[in-house]
Amino acid sequence: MELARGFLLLAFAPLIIAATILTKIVTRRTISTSTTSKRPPPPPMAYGAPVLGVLPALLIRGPLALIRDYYAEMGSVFTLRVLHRKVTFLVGPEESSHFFKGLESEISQDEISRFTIPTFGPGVAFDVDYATRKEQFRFFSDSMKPAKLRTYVSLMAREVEILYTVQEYFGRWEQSGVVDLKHELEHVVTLNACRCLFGQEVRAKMLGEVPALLGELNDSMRLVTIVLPYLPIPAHRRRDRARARLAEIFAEIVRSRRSSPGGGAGHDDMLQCLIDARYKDGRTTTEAEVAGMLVSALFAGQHTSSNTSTWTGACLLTHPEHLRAAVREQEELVRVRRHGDGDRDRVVVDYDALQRMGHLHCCVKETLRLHPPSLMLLRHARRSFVVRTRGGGAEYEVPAGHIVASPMVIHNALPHVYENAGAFDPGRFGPGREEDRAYGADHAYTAFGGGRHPCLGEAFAYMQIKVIWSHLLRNFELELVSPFPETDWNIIMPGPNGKVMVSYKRRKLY
Ligand code: HEM
Repeated sequence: MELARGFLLLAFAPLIIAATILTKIVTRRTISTSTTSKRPPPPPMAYGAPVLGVLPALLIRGPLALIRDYYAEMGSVFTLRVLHRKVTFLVGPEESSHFFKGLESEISQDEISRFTIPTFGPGVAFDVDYATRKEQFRFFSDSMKPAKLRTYVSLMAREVEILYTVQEYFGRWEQSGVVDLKHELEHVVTLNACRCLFGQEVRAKMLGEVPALLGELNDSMRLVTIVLPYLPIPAHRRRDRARARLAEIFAEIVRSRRSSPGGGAGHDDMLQCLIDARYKDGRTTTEAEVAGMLVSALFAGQHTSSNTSTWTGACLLTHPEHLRAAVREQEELVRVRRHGDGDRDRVVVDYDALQRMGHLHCCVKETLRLHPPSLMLLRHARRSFVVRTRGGGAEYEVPAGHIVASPMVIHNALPHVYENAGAFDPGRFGPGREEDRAYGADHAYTAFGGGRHPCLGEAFAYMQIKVIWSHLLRNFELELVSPFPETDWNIIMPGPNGKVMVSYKRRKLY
């Protein structure tokens, strides 16, 4: 990615230098344009350089610095021109109200998400109309109901807890050592996803092949993919081959379950929920739809969860007081059961125990506030709409056709919402403070989206991360031995940059 960015910079260097000089000269703001109409003016706009808009600055300074600077200069509602596109940024709960609550016919995900079609496959997500997509999201939601989550927790706990068999993941760690936590947690999250979402067939027989194919899909999601999703580059060709093979694998499992006595009843995974799902008109899901929904669920959940698991570790290991509190919580809360299997005791983490891990929960939530899963959420304005800034300070009309962006990383660190907003302070979400709720406006915390498109996997994600960290806190003394990771904001799903090296030593809390 860095290499690609380097080439891009090199290729555009002369143009960029000229354009940057021009930008200084011609950057203008159109705060109040109309004196004849009573309609509010459009948001202030940075035109940037001729033709390129703010692209040169974007490439040179990176997206986060660019957005922060324009926010500081232009306020909570502003538009940046990037080539021929106009992107309007809305910063803050009041300003983002329409972004989250607006009807799909007014502000939509469709136009800006079509690049995912070759990855998710035909017949699902952004390849279908909104009504069908809503039904498919209902299938997801059904597979995330508390009764199902209870089952998933026991499956996840099996993956990470059972230490006495060498096949299980953390069982492979030695008595002490140094690991790249990011790599380790990516692997655990994939195991969990394979088991809970795809089922025991994949977990038992295809743990080599399926994660490798998913890796190809992830790797194919380049910045160029957003603009030219079908460009015949090697990464896209590998994506198409991997996607076709995944479709074959899932289709075979669906056929086999459907033709078995009981139609697969008794399977405890999301795959079975999708097989059993019915559209409102009574039709069942097709094999291609089931495959597509599984791939899209994995896409929505895998990187987000593994990045958050790693960030949580990095934050805890650099804040000893919160680490100690999290360990104390484990001592107090986790039920210990003696299973008498061999000479080791097994600690069982269940759904109810996870619900009681309040401090760990706040740590994950606070981690996500500071290290959100993406730089911004995006929509397309199908109709113009009016935005009022906080306290009714100003009113703007965002024109139809604009891309609308909610920059999460700035939104979730606003000093008028969060006290000492740059600090890692999990207690801000604890009883008596709850700064996001206390603020008094919806959408003060958006790490899981909200409004019409809340994350459907939020509860699943918390459980998975808490199962992993509950296990690590109870069984290992850990220390971060590399510097606190930076974020690479230039990629679609930003995460900790580089390796996150952690030394561990086994211990037994119980
Ligand atoms: C820490 C982990 C996760 C984070 C931070 C996260 C965050 C988000 C965010 C911010 C959105 C809103 C996107 C938007 O408004 O454009 C979203 C949507 C979604 N998420 Fe998650 N997610 C996580 C894990 C998961 C998991 C594990 C699943 C499923 C297994 C999942 C499934 C979905 C789905 C299906 C949507 C689309 C909802 C819609 O568009 O109506 N997510 N997620």
